[in-house]
Amino acid sequence: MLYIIGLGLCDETDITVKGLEAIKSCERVYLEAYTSILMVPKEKLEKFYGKELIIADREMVESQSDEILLNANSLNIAFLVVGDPFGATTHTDLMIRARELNIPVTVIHNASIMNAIGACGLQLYNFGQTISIPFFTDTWKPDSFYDRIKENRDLGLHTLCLLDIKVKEQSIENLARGKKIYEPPRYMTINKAIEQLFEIEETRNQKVYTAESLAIGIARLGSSTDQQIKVGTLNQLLSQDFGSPLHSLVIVGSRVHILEIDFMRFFAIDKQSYNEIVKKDYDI
Ligand SMILES: C[S@@+](CC[C@H](N)C(=O)[O-])C[C@H]1O[C@@H](n2cnc3c(N)ncnc32)[C@H](O)[C@@H]1O
Repeated sequence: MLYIIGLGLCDETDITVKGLEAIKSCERVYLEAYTSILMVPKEKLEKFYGKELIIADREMVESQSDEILLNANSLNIAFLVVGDPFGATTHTDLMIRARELNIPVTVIHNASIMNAIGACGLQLYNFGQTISIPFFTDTWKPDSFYDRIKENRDLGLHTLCLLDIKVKEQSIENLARGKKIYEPPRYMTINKAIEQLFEIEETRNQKVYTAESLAIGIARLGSSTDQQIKVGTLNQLLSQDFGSPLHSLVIVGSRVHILEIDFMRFFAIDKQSYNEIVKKDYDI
């Protein structure tokens, strides 16, 4: 059996009872470590799960999935994914490959970044397409997310923006030695995402959003001690310190329910300016 198990959002204790029981029955346990992260080191997970974890990088998952699936017809194998296995991450290739090899697959779900939608006071019904904002380089500034935000905003819908995680490739030298050594990953902050949003607005100039557009910064969703949710204009959020990763951003659309407005007020950076924006932009 191949178990594909969601680990939840924050630490080792977020796994479900079902997920933990499945892990305990497994011969090999892989941890997918490139699309999201938990806020605790691998060793802490290993201690809590009572199993050694094998890090599965993108190359292993995408090009060497048969290695993960080896003997899964007769043994239990677990593939662990931070958040939910199907929350803004699809491991459908692995599932399809397992099915082709007649390996039974069980998916065990968990909380995901998709939970940001309700946690920040907004309603799923009012969301449009989710987008990803990649790190720009001097020569590479992909901006297709701008069109998706425009489509959402034309319909008055909110946009959940997921922010890039850059896992650096191992050096050629290490590759030649058959060793995999990674530089620490880079995580995009809410501040960097807003800077890039402003940069693209300046180039495309269709006034899809402005420095005064209402938005929500969400950091370390799910942490009982350290979660941060802040509501303000993009400009106000730009100067906030959201602390350590992971971060996400929501750009609020014009179609808002009064309950969304009231809920967001709890998280307002500055209640007076929030009330003014709401009156001016939302007529509430
Ligand atoms: C590809 S998505 C994550 C998918 C993951 N499987 C899930 O279900 O949550 C990764 C992005 O989601 C956002 N994210 C994930 N966990 C988060 C958290 N706890 N707090 C804030 N943002 C988070 C970050 O922008 C991160 O770069």
